[in-house]
Amino acid sequence: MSTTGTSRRVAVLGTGSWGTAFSMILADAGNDVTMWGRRAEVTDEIRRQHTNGQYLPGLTLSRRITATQDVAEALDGAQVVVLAVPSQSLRANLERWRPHLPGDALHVSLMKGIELGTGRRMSEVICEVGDVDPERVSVVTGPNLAREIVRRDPAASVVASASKDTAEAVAHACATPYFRPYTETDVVGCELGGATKNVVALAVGMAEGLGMGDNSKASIITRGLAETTRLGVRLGAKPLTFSGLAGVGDLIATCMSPLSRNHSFGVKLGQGMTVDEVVAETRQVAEGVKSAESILALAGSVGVDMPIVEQVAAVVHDGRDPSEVVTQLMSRARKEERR
Ligand SMILES: NC(=O)C1=CN([C@@H]2O[C@H](COP(=O)(O)OP(=O)(O)OC[C@H]3O[C@@H](n4cnc5c(N)ncnc54)[C@H](OP(=O)(O)O)[C@@H]3O)[C@@H](O)[C@H]2O)C=CC1
Ligand SMILES: O=C(CO)COP(=O)(O)O
Repeated sequence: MSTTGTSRRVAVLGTGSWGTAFSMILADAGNDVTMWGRRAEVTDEIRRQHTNGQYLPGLTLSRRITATQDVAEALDGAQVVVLAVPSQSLRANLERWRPHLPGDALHVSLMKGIELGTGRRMSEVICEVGDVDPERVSVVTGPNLAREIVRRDPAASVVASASKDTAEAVAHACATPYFRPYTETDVVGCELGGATKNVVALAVGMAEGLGMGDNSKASIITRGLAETTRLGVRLGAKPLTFSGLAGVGDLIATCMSPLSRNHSFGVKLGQGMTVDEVVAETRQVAEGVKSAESILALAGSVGVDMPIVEQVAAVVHDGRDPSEVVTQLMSRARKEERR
């Protein structure tokens, strides 16, 4: 694999699907990567066998990638710190990691969620808890299903940062012949797009599980985009961000793909399983389950109506039957499409 950038020392915190796939990208782009994971069986396997069989079976990792359970070792000398743990665990982890975070490093969020209780985006949690300058933080988001990325199928993504230089530096560090990062300064829009599409994917999955066809799914995706844009614009995002990779692009990938954990989770709910049953069966994170509640609260706090998110929250948190969701959505007062 050809390299495209100057070699950097990168720490990737999180050894799940996306942390591992993104480490592959970084190594292919010529960087040296140390991953941190909380379980020795995973870090030992990455370090010794160059595989991560639990998350990405069949993938052989570059010798440029190593792994450790010691976060101080992972962060020592890191020029770029990539955060790839479940959104709701970020704050507690950062509190532990803070003493070891290199002050001059660029910080990159791969996470797509909104924090419960605070309504914070992940970049906000990084700045607040990690005491990181917002100009040194970026988010990478877009239609990037890990299991397709590790096949090195071509995909595009967005690197968003308040600082154009930071976005450009991170994009440079992760550009490969199969991974094409675009840069953006609308961090709010990119993070809201990434978090909310997970909730919309749950709704689309439920429709599929209930036996509905493509008209139903396309309607949910499009109206999901409308309510995501409404919230984003109210919070200061640029409307056009939602027609880009972080909006429409990620909605299409996540809502239509059987490889999406959120989509699959929704299908199982639509087929009649309970949330607890699906959680017990699924070992990986489906961020939309918790973000439904945090996004709904965030929208409520700024007076934005999000009917699809509201119905998903009613299913995953209050046990509403998914079939009732459709009736609720279809019986709402009619209105102009763009209001
Ligand atoms: N997978 C994908 O295709 C993509 C995912 N994302 C986003 O990336 C983020 C990470 O997702 P992904 O890697 O897929 O998730 P996975 O479920 O595949 O992996 C989660 C990782 O986080 C670790 N972890 C779980 N709970 C904790 C905790 N409390 N403290 C510390 N570490 C923990 C897991 O460790 P252990 O193995 O020990 O449980 C594992 O290494 C999510 O926000 C997701 O939305 C974004 C784009 C694509
Ligand atoms: O964010 C993703 C693709 O862009 C991954 O989606 P899931 O978490 O639903 O698998």
